[in-house]
Amino acid sequence: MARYELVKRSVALITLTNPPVNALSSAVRHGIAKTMERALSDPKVTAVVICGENGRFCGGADIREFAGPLRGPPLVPLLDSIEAGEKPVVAAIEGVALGGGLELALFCHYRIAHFKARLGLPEVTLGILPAAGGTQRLPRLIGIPAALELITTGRHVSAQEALKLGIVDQVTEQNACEVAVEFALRAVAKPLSSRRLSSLTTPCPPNLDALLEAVTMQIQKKARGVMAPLACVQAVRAAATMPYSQGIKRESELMATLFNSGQARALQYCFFAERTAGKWTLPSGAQWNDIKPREIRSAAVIGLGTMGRGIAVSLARVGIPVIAVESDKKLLETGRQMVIGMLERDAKRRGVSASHNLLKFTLGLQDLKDVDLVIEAVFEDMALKKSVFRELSKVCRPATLFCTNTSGLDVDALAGVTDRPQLVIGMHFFSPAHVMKLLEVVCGPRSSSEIVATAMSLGKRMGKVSVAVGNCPGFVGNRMLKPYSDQATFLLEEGATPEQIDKALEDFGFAMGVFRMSDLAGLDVGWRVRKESGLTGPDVDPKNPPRRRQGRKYCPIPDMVCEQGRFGQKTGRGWYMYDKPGGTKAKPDPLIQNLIEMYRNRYGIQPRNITDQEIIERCLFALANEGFRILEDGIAARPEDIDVIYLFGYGFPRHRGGPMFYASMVGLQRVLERLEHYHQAHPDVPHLEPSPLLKKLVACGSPPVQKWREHIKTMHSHL
Ligand SMILES: CC/C=C/CC(=O)SCCNC(=O)CCNC(=O)[C@H](O)C(C)(C)COP(=O)(O)OP(=O)(O)OC[C@H]1O[C@@H](n2cnc3c(N)ncnc32)[C@H](O)[C@@H]1OP(=O)(O)O
Repeated sequence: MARYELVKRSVALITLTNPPVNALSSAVRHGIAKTMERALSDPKVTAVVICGENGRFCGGADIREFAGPLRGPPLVPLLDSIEAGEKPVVAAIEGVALGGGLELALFCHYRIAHFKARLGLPEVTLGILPAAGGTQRLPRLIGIPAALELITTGRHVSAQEALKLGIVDQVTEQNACEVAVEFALRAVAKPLSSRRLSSLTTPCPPNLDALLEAVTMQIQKKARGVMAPLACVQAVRAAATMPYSQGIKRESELMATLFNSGQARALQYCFFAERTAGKWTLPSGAQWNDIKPREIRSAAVIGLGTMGRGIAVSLARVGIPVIAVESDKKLLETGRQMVIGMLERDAKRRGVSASHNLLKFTLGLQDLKDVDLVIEAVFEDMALKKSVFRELSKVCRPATLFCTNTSGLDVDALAGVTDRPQLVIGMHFFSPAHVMKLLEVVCGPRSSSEIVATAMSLGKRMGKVSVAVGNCPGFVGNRMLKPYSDQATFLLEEGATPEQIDKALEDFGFAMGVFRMSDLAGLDVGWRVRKESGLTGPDVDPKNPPRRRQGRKYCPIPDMVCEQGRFGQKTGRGWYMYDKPGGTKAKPDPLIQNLIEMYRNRYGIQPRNITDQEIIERCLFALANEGFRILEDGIAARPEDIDVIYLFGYGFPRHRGGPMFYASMVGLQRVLERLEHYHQAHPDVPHLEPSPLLKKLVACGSPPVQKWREHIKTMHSHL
């Protein structure tokens, strides 16, 4: 786990060998202890270089080991011996030095980085803090403001920025290990006292308290209820106000509180869930690591509305030539200007030049005859989409892959009108498509493994977190959204206000409550879907009892809001009022309150006091309950996939892990009991009836989320 060699006759070269990222597992820590002891005690050795195998220095602690008891030597005393030694130790940083990896480098006397290396202390993203001296040593090296920013955000920096900040001593374009060996030889005769960070005083800004206060407020505003960044601020304060030995003690006390917290478990779960989600499997046995994706050299996007524009930008900025199609000249010109503007702003932000030359705009589908892949992003209307796909079958070469960006329509029905159903798949982007990281790859029953592999790989190339899901109305994300938002509107009827519900959800950690999110997305979209599915509008059978549709409870308040032309932010009015159409600052609107009161009076509903706990339980347990049904139906393969969809597509708070992980943290037994309770009170709301899978898991002793799959795998799969 750590290889020892003598190079240049007097330099001990210690190589960490734990692929793929040389994480500091207990075996690696043992390896470092043994090899360092050998280097420090061998009189032939005058200097030491530490590097990592396969061009990666070290990705930090082995996160998998966090779930069990600590084994192997603790890192800090081990690293103390490195720093205290009289032989210069140089870290040769290639690839990454992250978390414990950077902390290891900070115990070395010198650091050489390859120009492509990335460095950082991302512990905060895992719900912990850099507790191998990172919070005490980095401020001593680069000062409080810069260290505070890096430690509280977990941001990675490039080698060049690390040099500017003073984290590394040299950046090289050559082999960092060879450069470090030469550097170590030159350092042999030099005094080491100033290189021992623990002996330095932290350079302190005069306005320390104000700075820490400002950062604390910023964190509380941005990451409501998240513990780790606040603990990081306290640890950095200790670096500024305490001697090193006491600071280290404070660091470890703060770490102890964080380490066993539910937030740390949730964030570490998210880290692995995100990586698991890319590993798709189909019922045929085909899977992510044995099917070769097709190379996509050109693409087309049909429809330059909000979604189409974002998709075109996402493709062009990763170097894929795009032909963008619109149906009339005016729309094409507007789309063209918008796409170019977006591409330019994006390029400016990333400090690169905009790839205009990759874009072509046209009115004719016949221009798509040679493209490798088409993404249809026209209006959400089945008849229109079918006609587009029929046309495409006529003009495109037989090998062209067809994708639809529908947010919930039947992908297989679209495949059925083409001459190549096996080459049709859903690529459901989220708005704005060039910003949002989630991509649902919707596999129809006839989608070939090759097109699944290609869509997943294209998603990755575009920087998306792609999740393969099955084909059903709303797929995973939007299907689950329905019971969640239905509960919110039922709560309105019963006595809550939009702002009360939103506040409860935002206090829970959502970026936006359900009503503010609907205002942002546009209320007319859901209204149109409800009209098309016969839930509202002139086609509704007048014999329907009020507040019931299709045999279940129905709340028409969202329709009443739309009937007044209130479509959300874009019209300046929705569940809230805004200062102007397109405005973003939401204010409660007395007209909405009146509308709800009139509605309650009409139906004789006596409003009652609703607690935040009821809001959270009804909205989130209904959400997770639908997740269990989705798992039963085989629409998602794993609970991790559902959680990743909610984290990246719906603003679910990461420190809660996602709806399925949250349910497991609350306790499946408790979720079941509360659903039973609410279902008894609302028997006409089927979404509150506990799903069979939830009952089954409770009957099996509520296994941890990672084990649910064992209880699902015999079930039918649509993936
Ligand atoms: C000992 C003192 C305590 C210190 C605290 C810490 O150090 S906490 C850990 C801090 N480090 C991190 O947060 C880094 C986490 N890793 C990454 O950000 C990325 O993996 C990477 C290093 C930037 C590499 O990214 P890349 O996209 O190239 O690969 P993947 O992310 O797909 O990872 C490949 C596989 O490696 C697993 N893995 C990565 N890092 C760790 C880790 N620190 N511990 C355990 N496992 C790790 C990852 O899960 C992938 O595994 P697969 O099985 O292949 O999915």
